[in-house]
Amino acid sequence: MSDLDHIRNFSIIAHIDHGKSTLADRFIQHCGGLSSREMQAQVLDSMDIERERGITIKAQSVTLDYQAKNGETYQLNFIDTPGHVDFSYEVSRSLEACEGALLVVDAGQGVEAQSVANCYTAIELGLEVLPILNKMDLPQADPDRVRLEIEEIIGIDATEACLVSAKSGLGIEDALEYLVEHIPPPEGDREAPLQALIIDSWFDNYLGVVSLVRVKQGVLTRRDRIITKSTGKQHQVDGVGIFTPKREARERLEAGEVGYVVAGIKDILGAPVGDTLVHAKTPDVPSLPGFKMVKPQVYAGIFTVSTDDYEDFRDALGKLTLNDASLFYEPETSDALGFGFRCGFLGMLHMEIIQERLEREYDLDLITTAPTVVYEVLTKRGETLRVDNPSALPDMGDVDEMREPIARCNILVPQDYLGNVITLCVEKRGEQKDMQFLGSQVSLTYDIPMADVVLDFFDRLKSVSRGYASLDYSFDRFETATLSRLDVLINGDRVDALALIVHRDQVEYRGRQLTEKMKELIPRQMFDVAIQAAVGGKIVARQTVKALRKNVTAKCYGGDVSRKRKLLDKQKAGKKRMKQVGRVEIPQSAFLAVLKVD
Ligand SMILES: Nc1nc2c(ncn2[C@@H]2O[C@H](COP(=O)(O)OP(=O)(O)OP(=O)(O)O)[C@@H](O)[C@H]2O)c(=O)[nH]1
Repeated sequence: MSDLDHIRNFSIIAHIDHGKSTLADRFIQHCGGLSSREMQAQVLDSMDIERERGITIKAQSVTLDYQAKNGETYQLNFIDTPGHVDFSYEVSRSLEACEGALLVVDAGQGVEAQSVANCYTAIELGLEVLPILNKMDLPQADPDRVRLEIEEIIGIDATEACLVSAKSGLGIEDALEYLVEHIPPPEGDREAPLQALIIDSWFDNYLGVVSLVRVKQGVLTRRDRIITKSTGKQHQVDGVGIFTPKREARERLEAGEVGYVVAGIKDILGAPVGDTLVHAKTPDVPSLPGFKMVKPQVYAGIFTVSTDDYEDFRDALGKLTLNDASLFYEPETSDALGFGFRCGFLGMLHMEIIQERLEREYDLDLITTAPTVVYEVLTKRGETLRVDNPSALPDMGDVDEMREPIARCNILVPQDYLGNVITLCVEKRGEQKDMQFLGSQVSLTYDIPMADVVLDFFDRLKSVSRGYASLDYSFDRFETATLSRLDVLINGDRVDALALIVHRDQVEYRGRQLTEKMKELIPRQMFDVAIQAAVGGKIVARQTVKALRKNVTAKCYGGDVSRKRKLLDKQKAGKKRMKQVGRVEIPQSAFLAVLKVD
């Protein structure tokens, strides 16, 4: 075990694609954590979905032994952080366990809004932030410009920034030297009673709950009896260790170190993220300040296609919430879709990832309803309600006032695209709060209704700026708005799962768009299907899907059997994601039609 002076705990702050994972892999390789064959696959992004999407979602850690030029060996504990705007809360959890952070910036792209926000979090937590300019092998690398940007936009000294190429390996050793020299070692009394912070917990089918912890003081040893502060429950420690990045058992973890604990915790709520572990013999040691709880910004109903899967679905959600403290769920019943759960997510990407994990890892077929933000409703009786489900909106006659959430958005954009971005913000009902020219970039601050931000703002921003603009946003306040519930009727029946909350002046326009889109998505059936959009009792738009009696295979007149089978299979696969509503089969895509209208 290393003494405190020889430990460095750090995170890497980087915008998506600036090369954080590649750099981490280089560090692992340099310190001999894995053979080059094992390195072939990028090790840090271990979940399948992460690898496919190329983004880091979950925080993970690696402990490395680094032989420095001064002859000493240092224990480097690297805690990985995600880069997408939906996941900034995970960044702050990882940062709490570190004394320093490397700010990795693509030397061709320059500083992006998300990194700025995460840097401020790191600085607020008292971390030493060291700038590193990556992708120096590329011809468009412009270190002087990017250094200036770091100083002007973030406000930290970048004259000594390391120049590296995580791809070619250039400057990797210098970067390691730089971090050993500038990041302070952890503090913590190893003689004091145990106090350890849970940075992350996840469920492992063989071990039960595994927690990643930072020992703040004292020592955690195998066979210790420990208490989880929030639940007060006692557990026996079955094992402790580190990730190298392979899991490696150790006898003990001491103050200043980061590693895993397995304590036979079977109940998935037994080791919540942000909680404190103490020894059973010193139960009065206080809890460490936990992480600030994040509130989900987007809610949607999720239902199983087959009612038989409901129990499996509930268990799967239970397991996912342990790995993901930001996922919220509670039972929901829908007339149209049956029993399911109302789930809360950080943003749209988070929602897509959860849905994909549920389907892939737990083999469930699901129907998701259109996502919505949380509204505040003041009733005539003086109550304030939080409404995260359009069908739960009280009767308009009982409503005194409705309030919608407003997000404070910070956007960084190169001057060339400023006009496009401002046009987009205005279109999204944004209100400009600030504009500053910083080097070749412009920093914009807008207040925009959260509903517009979470749905497609990020994608639109990327497309109007050719990918150069970046965004960071957070909930700011609730503001009075004139809102209505837009209902959808299929053959005269109101389908609760299709209802939306929209601005009153957009009701007709949205109703028209939605019914047109649904008409394309609902397959023809044996009878006419009427699709109507209504507010209160008033129909604002109507479309009809004409009846059809044709057999899908009719068009492959005779001939090729395999082609016919393919068509039938395709039809069957399409069926799986259908939900029978009354007599009409509605595909998953129709429930999300609202997202596709622009
Ligand atoms: N030319 C060049 N490409 C690099 C360098 N470092 C990383 N890349 C490439 O940049 C892309 C993104 O790198 P990642 O390491 O996955 O980026 P990341 O920041 O970890 O992204 P997230 O995991 O999504 O946060 C990959 O295609 C890398 O191969 C570099 O030094 N030079």
